[in-house]
Amino acid sequence: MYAPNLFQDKVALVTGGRSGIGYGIAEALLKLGAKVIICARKAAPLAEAAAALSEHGTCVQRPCDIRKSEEVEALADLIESEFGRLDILVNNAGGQFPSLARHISDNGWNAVINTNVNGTFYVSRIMANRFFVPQKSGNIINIVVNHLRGFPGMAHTGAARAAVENLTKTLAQEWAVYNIRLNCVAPGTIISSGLDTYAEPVKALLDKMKEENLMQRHGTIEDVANAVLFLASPLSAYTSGTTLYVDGMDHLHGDRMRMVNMFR
Ligand SMILES: CCCCCCCCC/C=C/C(=O)SCCNC(=O)CCNC(=O)[C@H](O)C(C)(C)COP(=O)(O)OP(=O)(O)OC[C@H]1O[C@@H](n2cnc3c(N)ncnc32)[C@H](O)[C@@H]1OP(=O)(O)O
Ligand SMILES: NC(=O)C1=CN([C@@H]2O[C@H](COP(=O)(O)OP(=O)(O)OC[C@H]3O[C@@H](n4cnc5c(N)ncnc54)[C@H](OP(=O)(O)O)[C@@H]3O)[C@@H](O)[C@H]2O)C=CC1
Repeated sequence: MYAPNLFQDKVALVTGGRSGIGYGIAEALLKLGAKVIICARKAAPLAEAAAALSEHGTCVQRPCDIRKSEEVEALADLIESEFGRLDILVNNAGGQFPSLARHISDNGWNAVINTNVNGTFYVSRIMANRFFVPQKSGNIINIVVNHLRGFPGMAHTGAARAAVENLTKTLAQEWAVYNIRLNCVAPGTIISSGLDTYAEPVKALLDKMKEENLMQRHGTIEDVANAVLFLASPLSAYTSGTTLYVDGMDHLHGDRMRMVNMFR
């Protein structure tokens, strides 16, 4: 539905682009003409992903832990030398693990906060200072989760994603003067590699959530990628500091309260 050359001459960075939703976003941007950089921690699958994505256009990769700002600076160096500019940043890298809050260790809490909040902030600040501010243009899309009613069973990620959503609102205002837009996409339950990390009883809960979803399905990677394309494009030129839910209305339901009983 989008013009085939929508992102011609645009350069996009997709963090966590080696798998799942990030891979799908990278592929969608490439197919519409963008040049794409992907990063992730695991070098071998990252290189494989970039090789496969190169079928659709120019895709380069560099291993990078977004929690380490010096690695993010090195990633910016690569983007500078390869392309000399950056137009779109998709902060997709992230994750967590299921646990009731009282069982989350300090390290477990910090791993999730560092990944989702600190990592997203480091990449955003570094790419803004290196590219978006001097260019006086930029577009940042932060992938969060649906945490509207809290997130029983994943307190760390609920707190982290709420922080990212608030950061998005702040930076959208601070950086509007540089013609930089920021928005969040909040996926519901999406069929992707991320879901493979969940074992029972969460798997059973996911099936239940699918049954109870008013659209009677989980989301697809394409559902999320299409929302990102909209926010990355001039079609959303007057939209900044907001969150687009791609969750088949899950955020309107209270179903997640059931997971409290499952872990009791
Ligand atoms: C419920 C409702 C669902 C409801 C339904 C949900 C609907 C879908 C919503 C969202 C879906 C998705 O996001 S799907 C995407 C999922 N993808 C991911 O999560 C992948 C990325 N995740 C990760 O890399 C990791 O999970 C993350 C912890 C964030 C970072 O990893 P690190 O390598 O830094 O972590 P490690 O060094 O291994 O561990 C650091 C500490 O975290 C603890 N830790 C790590 N994994 C742990 C685990 N499974 N259980 C307990 N504790 C764990 C370790 O024990 C360590 O603490 P100590 O032992 O004390 O030292
Ligand atoms: N699938 C779903 O239902 C939902 C997913 N989301 C979110 O969407 C995003 C993508 O999820 P999905 O594709 O499903 O899951 P994946 O686990 O496949 O994707 C996570 C990606 O992030 C990368 N990553 C994780 N930590 C870091 C880090 N510290 N530095 C750099 N890269 C990192 C991983 O690569 P590597 O391990 O090599 O670093 C991986 O490529 C995540 O933020 C997730 O929480 C949100 C709502 C629902």
